[in-house]
Amino acid sequence: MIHIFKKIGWFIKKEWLTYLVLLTVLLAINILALLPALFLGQAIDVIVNNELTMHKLIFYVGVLLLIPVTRYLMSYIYNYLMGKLAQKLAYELREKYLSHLFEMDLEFYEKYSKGDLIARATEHLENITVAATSLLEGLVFNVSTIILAIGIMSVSIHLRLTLISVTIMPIGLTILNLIRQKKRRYVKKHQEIYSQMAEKVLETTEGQKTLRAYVEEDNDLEKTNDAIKADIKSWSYIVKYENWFNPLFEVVYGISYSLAFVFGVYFIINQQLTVGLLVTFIAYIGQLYSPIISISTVFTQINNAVTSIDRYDEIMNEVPKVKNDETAQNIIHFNTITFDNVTYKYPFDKQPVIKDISFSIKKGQTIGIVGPTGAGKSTLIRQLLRQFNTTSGNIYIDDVNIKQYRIEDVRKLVGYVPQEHTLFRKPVDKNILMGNPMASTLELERAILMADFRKDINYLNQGVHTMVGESGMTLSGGQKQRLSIARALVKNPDILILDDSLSAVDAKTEANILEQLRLNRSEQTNIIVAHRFSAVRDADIILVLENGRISSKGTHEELLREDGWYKKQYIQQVTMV
Ligand SMILES: Nc1ncnc2c1ncn2[C@@H]1O[C@H](COP(=O)(O)OP(=O)(O)OP(=O)(O)O)[C@@H](O)[C@H]1O
Repeated sequence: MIHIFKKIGWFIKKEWLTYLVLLTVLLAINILALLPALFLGQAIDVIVNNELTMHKLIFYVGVLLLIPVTRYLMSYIYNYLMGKLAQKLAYELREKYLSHLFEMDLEFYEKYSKGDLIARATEHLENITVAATSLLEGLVFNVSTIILAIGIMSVSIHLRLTLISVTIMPIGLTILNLIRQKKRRYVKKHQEIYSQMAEKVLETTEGQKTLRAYVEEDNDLEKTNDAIKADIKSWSYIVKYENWFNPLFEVVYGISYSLAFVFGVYFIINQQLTVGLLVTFIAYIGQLYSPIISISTVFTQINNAVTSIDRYDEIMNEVPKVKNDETAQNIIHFNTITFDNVTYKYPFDKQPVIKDISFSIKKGQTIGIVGPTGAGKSTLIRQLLRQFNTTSGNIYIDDVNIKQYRIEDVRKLVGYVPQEHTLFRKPVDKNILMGNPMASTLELERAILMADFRKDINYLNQGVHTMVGESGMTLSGGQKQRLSIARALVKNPDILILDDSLSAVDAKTEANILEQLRLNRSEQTNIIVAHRFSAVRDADIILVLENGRISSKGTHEELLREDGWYKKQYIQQVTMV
């Protein structure tokens, strides 16, 4: 529990006034909850002793009516304030979590699956919020009810009767405690299985088109069902465990009632207790039941929250390897970028993917990168986005190590069109403007024209305002590519990277886009990764990448004079046409 308070201490400190008001209201509700039994006992004794007058009757009826009404109002205030507090905490935790996710580098996303990250942002944060808010009610309300009730029972009613009937309750509590400890292990396991299920459901939803194309629905459904079944199984195990052991407390409680009744009657016979006081006493035993059970629920919530906090912390404690130096410099434009013996190995791979890469890019140049599939072309150009740190070697921008520049500034230099196009559930124009939300209508139109996307927009039912579904459901492969190119171009970046981004367009469209780049970006740098040589043949320099190394570089004509991979592939492509 201290663990939880430590973790959300910052929130309690910030909201201390609301917590104080809640605490006061809670104690008032508590006292009001105990008063009816007290007045009822007194009223019974008044009746038994034949002392009932009209005045007393009105008083007792009035008090017994007034108490629930006041309690209702207090509970309303409490629930309202608590609801607000819970929403605020959930919002702040999620905001911190999401901001942290934005700070993380790609290595982090290699380590954690989407489903896992979603589960941590939903179920786990929910657990923490519930614990942080209901802990107050659960502990303060229930513990004070127990203390007040036992206090009144032993001081104002009968000490020995209290000792006889209430001391059995710690046995019940110990039983609940043991159950709780064992359950914690199952809860942890369940949370892991839940994350796996979330991941599987996500994969199935995202992969619908491919699954259908390969008639894999049944197979996948079976796997998804297995994941769901595993989740339900681990959850039902917890429920079964609770069902077996929780009723044990009822037995203990039954014994407590019987003891109170038997010994209460004995004390009445011996004139040590009145009937009214025994009624109050037994009512208080009844009132003790719910707080004791609730305390165990609170402990369950604490359990869940502790595991959830651990899982939340695991993410929040991750530190990105790619981050700004304290002395990071700004950069707005560049003249030369130099790769100096750059080697890169993916975090969970054994071998480097690109090895000893050295070359220079000058402002205004167009660079082509070609090579067999899997040679490391994408990995090489992504180094310019500062997504990872090089394993060895360095990249310099105007003779300063890229690591010494602000990451955001370096990324602002680049307009990157990746192989996979991420489109958002927004209209076409908003999707493009994500590249530069401040762009004018003219700049937007220019980007659309340069990407040769205008002709398609005319066919979309609402033009640039046509909604694009998740993952670009309403657009063709080539249209998605060109929307992504327009997104990069609207940024008017110093460096445009097209990572195999012309693969889904016809030869005419490819030629149009390349012509537009030549006309409009002669002062800026273009890096074109391609399998089709027509996309790179006019580049100032073409790098041939084989097995992660630059095997050759030069202009199209120079490379054709060599007897290497480029020439062989080029001849093959030309003869195939
Ligand atoms: N995130 C990753 N983690 C581990 N290995 C990766 C990762 N991404 C790519 N690789 C591996 O790195 C190698 C180079 O991949 P890369 O995508 O850079 O090649 P490429 O030349 O662009 O290929 P293609 O022409 O098919 O797009 C491949 O063997 C690939 O399996």
